[in-house]
Amino acid sequence: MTPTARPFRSVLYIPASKPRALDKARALPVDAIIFDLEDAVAPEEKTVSRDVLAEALAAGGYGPRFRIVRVNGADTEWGAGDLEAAAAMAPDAVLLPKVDGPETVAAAAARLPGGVAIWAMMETPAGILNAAAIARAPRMGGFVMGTNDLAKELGSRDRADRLPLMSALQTCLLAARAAGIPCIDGVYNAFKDDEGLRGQCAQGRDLGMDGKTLIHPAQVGIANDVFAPSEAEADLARRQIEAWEAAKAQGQGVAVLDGRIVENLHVDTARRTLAKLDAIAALEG
Ligand SMILES: CC(C)(COP(=O)(O)OP(=O)(O)OC[C@H]1O[C@@H](n2cnc3c(N)ncnc32)[C@H](O)[C@@H]1OP(=O)(O)O)[C@@H](O)C(=O)NCCC(=O)NCCSC(=O)C[C@H](O)C(=O)O
Ligand SMILES: [Mg+2]
Repeated sequence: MTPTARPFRSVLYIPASKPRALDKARALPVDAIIFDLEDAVAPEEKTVSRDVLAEALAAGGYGPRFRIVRVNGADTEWGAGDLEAAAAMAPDAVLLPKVDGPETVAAAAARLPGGVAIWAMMETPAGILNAAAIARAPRMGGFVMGTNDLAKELGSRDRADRLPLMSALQTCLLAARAAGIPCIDGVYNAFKDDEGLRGQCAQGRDLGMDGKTLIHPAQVGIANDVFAPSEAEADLARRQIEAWEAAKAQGQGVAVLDGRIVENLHVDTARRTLAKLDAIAALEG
């Protein structure tokens, strides 16, 4: 399976308890928004936040941005009510926190309208070990890495190279790719540290992540930049396709460009790069 065509470079969390932030997001150049009813909302604000969010989504104005509602877990006092409220909001997807296995997804699917995709927070040790089954669960639309919860569960240290999280990130990416769904990297907590964010975005992009979850508008530009194909990548893609077409016209299956072979699999990647650029252009209108 291959990376997905729809851009998910920047996926911004917005606490559903913050009307000003909900409004601001209508003008932010993000590919997707996670409207959060879970960890960003204090217990005493949980119920009223559902109404605030329902009102914001009903008012609309989010344009082509992919709208995801993150609910509280089914094992909490707010889980069932959140799911019912989210179903009525008709978002593009509902994001389930702390998914341990495919049965959690099935239970939510039974309570959500068919047109709403289900996404999973991958942030528990059991969830990571069951990643392949979760990715293949009916209606599963995408993975979001919950690196804060995962680090908490593992008891790992916060390292710049994210070594303690690497096997989990890659396991989820493998599972997502095998199922043909997007996998979005976890948040970078130091929201004023642009250089650190850029480094972590680049690491996620190198791994194959589709984009990064973000917590502040100031992080959007960097994620959009790093997760979009660069000019150099686009130029190489065009030249690879050209070289391969020319070789093919002469009955050859392999071309040589800049001293490297170009085979049909490289051409697939090149076409995907250009398709991603087209999709970004379409999204940015
Ligand atoms: C991190 C923040 C608490 C910072 O808030 P604040 O100090 O108020 O920021 P600013 O004053 O710089 O805000 C400037 C303007 O930007 C708007 N704003 C701020 N954040 C957002 C946002 N996320 N989306 C949209 N707009 C936002 C402010 O309203 C200001 O607007 P204006 O007044 O018009 O100028 C805050 O950014 C924040 O709460 N961020 C979200 C935190 C969050 O969602 N956390 C939960 C998700 S992370 C997680 O759970 C990961 C996962 O589960 C895991 O386990 O890893
Ligand atoms: Mg979490």
